[in-house]
Amino acid sequence: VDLSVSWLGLAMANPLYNASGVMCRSVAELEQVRTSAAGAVITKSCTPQPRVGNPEPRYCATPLGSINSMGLPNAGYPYYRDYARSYPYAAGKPLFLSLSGMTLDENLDMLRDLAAAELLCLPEVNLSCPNLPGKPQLGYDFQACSEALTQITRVYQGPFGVKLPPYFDQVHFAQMAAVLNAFPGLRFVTCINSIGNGLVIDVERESVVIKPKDGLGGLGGSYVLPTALANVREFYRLLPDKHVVGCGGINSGREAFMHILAGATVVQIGSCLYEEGEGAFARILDELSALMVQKGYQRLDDFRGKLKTL
Ligand SMILES: O=C(O)c1[nH]c(=O)[nH]c(=O)c1Cl
Repeated sequence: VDLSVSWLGLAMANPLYNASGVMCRSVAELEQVRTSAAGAVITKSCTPQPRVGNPEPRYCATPLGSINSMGLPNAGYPYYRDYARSYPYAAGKPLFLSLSGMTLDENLDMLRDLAAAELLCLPEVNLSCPNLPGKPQLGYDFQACSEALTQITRVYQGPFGVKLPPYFDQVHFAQMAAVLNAFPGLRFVTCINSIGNGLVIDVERESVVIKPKDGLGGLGGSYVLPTALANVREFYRLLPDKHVVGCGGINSGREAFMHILAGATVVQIGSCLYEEGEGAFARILDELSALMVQKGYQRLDDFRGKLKTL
């Protein structure tokens, strides 16, 4: 079967890569993804200056997924920009740069520099970090998103994308889509970021499992799959001129198939990659291929976006 994807002027051998935040904070980790079976690489969301992030424990895996309140620990924008400078694009795996400034100005500063650097990597602007105490998720403030995107498209004229939080209301889907459709330069949306502010409890210890925010953190893994699929399908319908990147709950070829059936062009893995390591890429791709063979599909376009309704 042919797992290749052609989008945004990029050619990918397969649709699978890491979700920002997982196996992507250091060059060593980024190289682990790049030299794995993954079809692309994305960096950890960064701020202009390095950040230590929240106190530990700040990540915990559970049988159904994960909870994290990392607090945006990262090596700082220059570190990732320099990686993007020396990145071997000709090897055929695109590089995405995730940006998550603490303020709009921080995002504009990073994007201004990125525009001037004329690199081949593509920005994914994070509108949805749920773990910065006192900071609301920009993605839930439609007016603020519209203003931010207006200024972003002024300083960055190239193709870019945004990482969205999950939405849970059809009016919110429509309102956010109306904001996003006003920006032709915005070429993709990544749905979804973790479901913010969940609480995991350890019965034996009668305690929360992560330190920040008295235990509140973003949920990932199987917990979020139906929400992720809903966001992929709704934005696939509402943003006809843009791509949707699926993220959330992909543990096997079956969930990757679901995301693409719902309309995803490419898909990212987070919790599963964190727990299993880079071997997850080859395993999931093999499972997806086997499923396609079983169903008689030759390529991803044979079923992408063709989820049936009743
Ligand atoms: O706490 C984090 O670093 C974090 N954790 C998430 O689950 N999503 C994000 O976008 C970020 Cl920035």
